[in-house]
Amino acid sequence: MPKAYLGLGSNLGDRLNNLKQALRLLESHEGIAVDKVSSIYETEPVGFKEQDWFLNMTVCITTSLSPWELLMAINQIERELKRERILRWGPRTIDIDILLFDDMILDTPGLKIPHPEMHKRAFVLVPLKEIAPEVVHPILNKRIAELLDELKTNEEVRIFKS
Ligand SMILES: Nc1ncnc2c1ncn2[C@@H]1O[C@H](COP(=O)(O)OP(=O)(O)OP(=O)(O)O)[C@@H](O)[C@H]1O
Ligand SMILES: Nc1nc2c(c(=O)[nH]1)N=C(CO)CN2
Repeated sequence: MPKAYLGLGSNLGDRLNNLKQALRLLESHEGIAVDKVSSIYETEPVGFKEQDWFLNMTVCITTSLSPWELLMAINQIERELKRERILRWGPRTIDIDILLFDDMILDTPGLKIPHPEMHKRAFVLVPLKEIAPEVVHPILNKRIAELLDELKTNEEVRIFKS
């Protein structure tokens, strides 16, 4: 069955609880099994800076859903957690991105896989390296561990102690 990696982030409300709820909803969704979960990291906002710090994590799932069905499932979970989308790159109760889906490459207006920003973001690569250091980015042909080594940002990413 296909394996996919998801990135989860929250910087509004009870951030830890938002991540836990999202995990619970993913686990209980038909056609999705959560296999690996990274640690939770507290991360400096990237993009729009004037917002609270995020909690971020990544998960590995196996799924019988297609990438589009998975996106619909994720959108449904985001709605359920009442994500408020006010600003692009702005605060959100929960954001779930599809980072990788096997070694699939998709470039459609509604869905891009691998996620086009993933390799530029320490808040994605640090938790992803924890669960998938040897997984290869299908466009850049580099391992996640290598992408993180080559990343030149000074975004702060720290382990979150709850
Ligand atoms: N790999 C992907 N994972 C999740 N959504 C995606 C992906 N590729 C495209 N999208 C589309 O992006 C739309 C907008 O996403 P969203 O508002 O979460 O962007 P963002 O989180 O503000 O920014 P970013 O995508 O850079 O993290 C989603 O509704 C979805 O249709
Ligand atoms: N630290 C951090 N910064 C962000 C995040 C995020 O999840 N974590 N998500 C964004 C839009 O998807 C924009 N900026």
